[in-house]
Order: sequence, then C-alpha cells, then structure tokens
Amino acid sequence: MFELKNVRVDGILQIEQLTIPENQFTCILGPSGSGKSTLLRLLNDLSSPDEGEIFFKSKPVSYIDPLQLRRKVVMVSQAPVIFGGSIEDNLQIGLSFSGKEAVNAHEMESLLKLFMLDKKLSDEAENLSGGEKQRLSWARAMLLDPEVYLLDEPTSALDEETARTVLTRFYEYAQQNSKTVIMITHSKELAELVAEQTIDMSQYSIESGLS
Ligand SMILES: Nc1ncnc2c1ncn2[C@@H]1O[C@H](COP(=O)(O)OP(=O)(O)OP(=O)(O)O)[C@@H](O)[C@H]1O
Repeated sequence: MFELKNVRVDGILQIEQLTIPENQFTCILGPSGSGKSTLLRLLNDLSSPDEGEIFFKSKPVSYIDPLQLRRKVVMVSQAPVIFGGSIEDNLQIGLSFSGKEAVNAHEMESLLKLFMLDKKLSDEAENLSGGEKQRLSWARAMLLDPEVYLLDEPTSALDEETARTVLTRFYEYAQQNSKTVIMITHSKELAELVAEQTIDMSQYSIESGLS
C-alpha cells in the first residue's frame, strides 16, 4: 500500500526501502524521538521528505491531491482534536468537513459502545477525560470510513484493560472491513495483541544512539 524509497528527513530519518502492506495491521515501535510520528506524517503528506519518494498504491504521494489523499488515509493524532459542542457535533463534524452525509443516532451510539464510551450524544465533548477524548477522536475517524488508518498512540491515555479491549475490537473491525492500519505504540504487549507486522524505527533513526 505504501512504499518508501531512499527517503531522508534531515536529522531525523533515513529509510532506504520500506514497504507497508495493504489490509494488514502494522505496528511502529521505537524509542521516543526515533521518528515514529515523522514517518506517519509522511504517509498522508502532512510533511514532506527532504529526499526520496513515498508511494501510495504505486503513485507518488507528491502527485496526489493532499485532500483526496487524506480522505483515504486518515490520521488520528496523539493529542485528540476536540471541537466545541456535544459528542454528536464532534462525530458529525468530520463527515461534514469531507462532504459526507450525516449518520443517525443509532450508528453514533453503536460507535460509542464499541469504544466503551458510556456517554450521551448530547454531552459536552470538552468535559470528557483525556482518554475519552482520545476515543472520541478515533471514533470520528471511523465514521469517515477511510482505507487507511494512521494511529499515533491512540491508547496512550487509556488504562491497560480498556486499551486492550478497544484495540481488540478495532482490530476485528479492521479485519472484517479489509482496512490497512498503521499504529504507533510504545507497548510491546499491545503490538503483540494486534500486529501482523512491526516496524522497528531504531534502524531508520539518524540519531543512531537511540537503538
Ligand atoms: N517539525 C520539526 N522540526 C524539527 N524537528 C522535528 C520536527 N518534528 C519532529 N522533530 C524532531 O524529530 C525527532 C523525531 O520526532 P518524532 O515526533 O517523529 O518522534 P517519535 O518517535 O514519534 O517520538 P515520541 O515517541 O516521543 O512521540 C525528534 O527529535 C523531534 O524533536
């Protein structure tokens, strides 16, 4: 699904060749500062390499309209993005940004259940805890039904049990719907739970001392 060739981000990353397969769950592991988020941002053109090329479905990312690319390749960032208003507003806003039709309350409630969010759609999103906001942000991405999910430590603010349950459910959804998932995690245990392959960033990090 993605191929990186001779990619260099000055002072951060040097990747001669890396392939990330379609319809699989890939986990990115590596020490803090090793360039995991930088790699993820390259994949949906939120940043560009100083050298080299990234291909999405054999097409150079630099030739694809960034908005079109980001409809197919959706990022759930480390710090959840929450808008003013209710939980429902926060779920629908992603759809309206991308010109998609609104979903009904039943669909949104099922999603809250999947993410173990015991809240009403009318509740204020700003009042949610950090871990709840993280899951709301993730749920919003799911409504967009992208081909690829880029997840930057989506369970970092969750307790171990909730992280395992939510991730297992998401894994099952991804399997059933042939989604490609690329997830950064610091947890080897979570990676073992869901990863079909792992990328160890130490080998690509210019800060060689990190490995
Ligand atoms: N826009 C930027 N300009 C300059 N340096 C940057 C920029 N973004 C990231 N860096 C640096 O690049 C290195 C890699 O950062 P990155 O966020 O990709 O690491 P990471 O592996 O995701 O770290 P963590 O696990 O702590 O989130 C860090 O040293 C960071 O300070």
